[in-house]
Amino acid sequence: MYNDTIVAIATALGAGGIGIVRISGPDVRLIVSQIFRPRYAGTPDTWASHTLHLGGVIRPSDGQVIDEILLAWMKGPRTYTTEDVAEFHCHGGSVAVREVMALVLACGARPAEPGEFTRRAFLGGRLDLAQAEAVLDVINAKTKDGLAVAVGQLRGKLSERITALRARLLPIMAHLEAMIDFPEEDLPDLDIAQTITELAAVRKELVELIRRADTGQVLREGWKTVIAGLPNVGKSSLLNALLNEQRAIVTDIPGTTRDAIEEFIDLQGIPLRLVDTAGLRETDDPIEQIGVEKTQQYLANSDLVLLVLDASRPLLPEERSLIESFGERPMVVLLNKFDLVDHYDDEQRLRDLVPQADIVPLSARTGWGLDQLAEVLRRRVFALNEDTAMVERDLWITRLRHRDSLVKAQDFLAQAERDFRQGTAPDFITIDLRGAWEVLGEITGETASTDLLDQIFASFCIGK
Ligand SMILES: Nc1nc2c(c(=O)[nH]1)N(C=O)[C@@H](CNc1ccc(C(=O)N[C@@H](CCC(=O)O)C(=O)O)cc1)CN2
Ligand SMILES: Nc1nc2c(ncn2[C@@H]2O[C@H](COP(=O)(O)OP(=O)(O)OP(=O)(O)O)[C@@H](O)[C@H]2O)c(=O)[nH]1
Ligand SMILES: [Mg+2]
Repeated sequence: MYNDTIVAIATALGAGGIGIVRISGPDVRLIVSQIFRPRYAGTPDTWASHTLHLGGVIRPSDGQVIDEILLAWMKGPRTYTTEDVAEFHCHGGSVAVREVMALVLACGARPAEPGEFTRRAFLGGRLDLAQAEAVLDVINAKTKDGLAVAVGQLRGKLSERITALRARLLPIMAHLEAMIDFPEEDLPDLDIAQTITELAAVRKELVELIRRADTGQVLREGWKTVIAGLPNVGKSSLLNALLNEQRAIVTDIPGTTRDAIEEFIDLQGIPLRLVDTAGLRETDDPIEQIGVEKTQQYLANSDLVLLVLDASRPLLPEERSLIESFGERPMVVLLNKFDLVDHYDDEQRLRDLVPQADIVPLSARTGWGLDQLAEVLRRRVFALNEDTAMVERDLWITRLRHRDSLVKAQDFLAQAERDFRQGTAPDFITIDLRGAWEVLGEITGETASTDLLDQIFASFCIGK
């Protein structure tokens, strides 16, 4: 428990129906009784927990009524933070909430740090670390699938699985440690074959979760998708067509786009972080050169390249070498301007050049072919999992942090399996099993350091 009371504006500032100031900590009762005058009877000491009270927020110095509000009273420990919590539900707009916040500060509360309410929920044992991270993912969810995955984790889906996997390691660890601690005792022998089978089974579950982590990350963050190609092939037109808005300037002058333009889109449920880039070419224009360098940087960091070609002309040598420079990276080749032609002669040459790519004919001008593009992307995102209805049902690893821990755990277990096979001494095997146990515990936060917690909660918004 903390000895200070924190306060934050919990809603976005600006026009809106309601604005909420939330406080949590030991002085909540005191603060409420100092600045809130209920229309009807009672005080925090007589109200039932989780009740709403109409009343005025009063400035104690001059008795001025700041706003007429609903006060939500929640009595610890059965609250979000596990402490006493009150929420001042003010009228929306920024002045009333700011005034109420100032009054609360004057009563001795201090401004909450980013994520501090959720951090208190974690430290109070109401949420584990994976659930706390999921709170952030719910807020930042990009699509309804992303939301479903985040809410699943908030409700403990990931945590339950990790806890269950750890629990399976426990009896093996206990047995080994008993052998180490009491070598003289007549302990029942560990069934080596059965232990190896069990470890392999646990490891298989880890591998399966890791395998789908790429999809999970796309669900959470969107797919970093770079639209690239030579100048004037219709990259910006494609961005505009996908966004359904004239976002980027389109002209028939090659070299129109200089700066990269990044936009998030929900393309029929597929979260894309789309980047329109400057067309790639040798140029003497210093501004365009910078643009081309930027394009290269975006390409280097992309998850997927949408390579745009002009279908109304043959594949150019520059395009050939461009494609070759992309190597094996995931790519969809778009034959744009298909409204001008009825076939494309170089399709076979393209297929030989980039066997991993999908090739989609389309027209950014008319919108023809965009549905097929969406279909191709959907198939790629869920390449690992054909049935997209699985999203809500299944567990997805959506964070690199979780993936890293799983990879480490699976390495430890693989080592333990090898050791068992080779008859290595229990003292050594137990180190690997402990390692697996600990790195899995980092996911749920049982074994997380203060630094890690600082790092995670720093990425939260204030008031959460
Ligand atoms: N006004 C408001 N809306 C909100 C939140 C909030 O804090 N305030 N939340 C904040 O993120 C989310 C809801 N999450 C919450 C989770 C637990 C408790 C809570 O008080 N839990 C207690 C008591 C439950 C009960 O008695 O019914 C508990 O679980 O013990 C409150 C909100 C979204 N909406
Ligand atoms: N007929 C036809 N014209 C198109 C299509 N897509 C784009 N164009 C035209 O092609 C020209 C170039 O389009 P942009 O979208 O600016 O091309 P870009 O690839 O972004 O060009 P840079 O920014 O210079 O690299 C414009 O005149 C567009 O109207 C299409 O599908 N069909
Ligand atoms: Mg452009």
